[in-house]
Amino acid sequence: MQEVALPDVDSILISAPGKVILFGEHAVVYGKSAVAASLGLRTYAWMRPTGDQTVTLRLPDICSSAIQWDLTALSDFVTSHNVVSSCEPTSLTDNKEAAAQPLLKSIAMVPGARQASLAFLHLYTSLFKEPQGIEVCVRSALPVGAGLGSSASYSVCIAAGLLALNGYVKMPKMSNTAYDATELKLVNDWAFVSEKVIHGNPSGVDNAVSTYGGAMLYTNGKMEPLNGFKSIQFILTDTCVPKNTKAQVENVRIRRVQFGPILDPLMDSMQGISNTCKDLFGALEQSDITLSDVLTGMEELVDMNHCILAACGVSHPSLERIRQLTARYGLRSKLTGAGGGGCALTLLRDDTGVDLIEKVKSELRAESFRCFETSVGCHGVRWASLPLDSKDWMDHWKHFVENRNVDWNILSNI
Ligand SMILES: Nc1ncnc2c1ncn2[C@@H]1O[C@H](COP(=O)(O)OP(=O)(O)OP(=O)(O)O)[C@@H](O)[C@H]1O
Ligand SMILES: C[C@@](O)(CCO)CC(=O)[O-]
Ligand SMILES: [Mg+2]
Repeated sequence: MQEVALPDVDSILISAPGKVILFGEHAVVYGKSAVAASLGLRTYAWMRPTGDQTVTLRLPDICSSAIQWDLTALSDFVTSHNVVSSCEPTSLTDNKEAAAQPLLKSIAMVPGARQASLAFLHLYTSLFKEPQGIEVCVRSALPVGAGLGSSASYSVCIAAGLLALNGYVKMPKMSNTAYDATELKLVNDWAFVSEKVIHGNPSGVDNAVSTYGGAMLYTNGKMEPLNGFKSIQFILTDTCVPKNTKAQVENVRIRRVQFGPILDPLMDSMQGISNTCKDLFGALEQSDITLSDVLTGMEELVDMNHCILAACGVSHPSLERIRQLTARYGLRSKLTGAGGGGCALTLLRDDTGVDLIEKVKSELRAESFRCFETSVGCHGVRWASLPLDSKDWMDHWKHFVENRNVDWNILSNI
């Protein structure tokens, strides 16, 4: 096999944020607008060329044992399926997916691991000129499959890391995190390819927010920054009811086929909600209205958006329970992300006191829901090579992998 030199790096660390959708999930799949922002909770990936004959993928969030392929099997797969390595984003074809089945046998029974490793394999075999031995580990501070964009942040991390390992994007040192627009677009486009493997038919909003960070109105690939978003505060609550975005998106598709004349106006209504939200933020920026006025408007939008999503068939009794429970304290909640379980967001008013927030959270926890504390509008993807003498970094990384929620300042800088 011809040897192709990889960049002279010891290892790369990549991170990408999760996201929260305030308005317009599902409608965004049909070209309507969604209002979304990045979260302070991130997914991290560490990658290194090993020089040996194996590709090792560790996904400790979803799979206890490492997934491994030897280079001969990968080379045969690449050769027999005419995979031409290029940085031009290319979707996984049905033929290539079918051919990959023997490579996925060992993890077929682990929920989620099949799609995550298929996405990885597709990107790896598309971007590497010749299969090379590498080791990859992905770990997230986000709940997986709970509506906070874990799949998108996973996709952005593997896209950025594999592009960087192949020299398609520059590898900054830790202190320099300036990426140019072309590089970010390439990462976002490949992350979208990966999301398609995981989701089936994603709109692209989740990977866009994870790549670029901040808050935006997203419509069909167009991103408009929304500056007012950072002044909005939420409680994010995980129902801990597992859900799968691919299945929820498919359910809405089927309902739309069955009841088009009913579903289409609901999609238009969600566009109206996102437009109204954008107008409220615009008026706030012009100082035409106060934050309190914005929140009063938002409360109605949160209620209406949730009920429309419920009519689309993507609520769940646990999400309705969160709405009921928070309503007792005058707070409005809606599902966020794909629904069917996963997370709800509860809008806080500017005058909602800390005591009340704590009381609501403790009631939610008493019902076995899990509440998250995090910020919104954080930076998007970051990747950097680790110093060659990276023992300290490796110790920190291993610690993070073992203790998922560890608050590690160095990691949060990337
Ligand atoms: N840390 C991770 N490690 C490995 N695979 C992951 C990780 N995070 C996400 N995934 C992949 O993404 C799948 C979950 O994606 P899914 O879109 O259903 O949920 P989500 O992205 O958390 O929610 P939403 O799409 O509603 O925001 C997992 O089953 C797995 O295939
Ligand atoms: C349900 C959905 O609208 C959001 C999932 O976070 C799907 C998508 O936009 O790809
Ligand atoms: Mg997802």
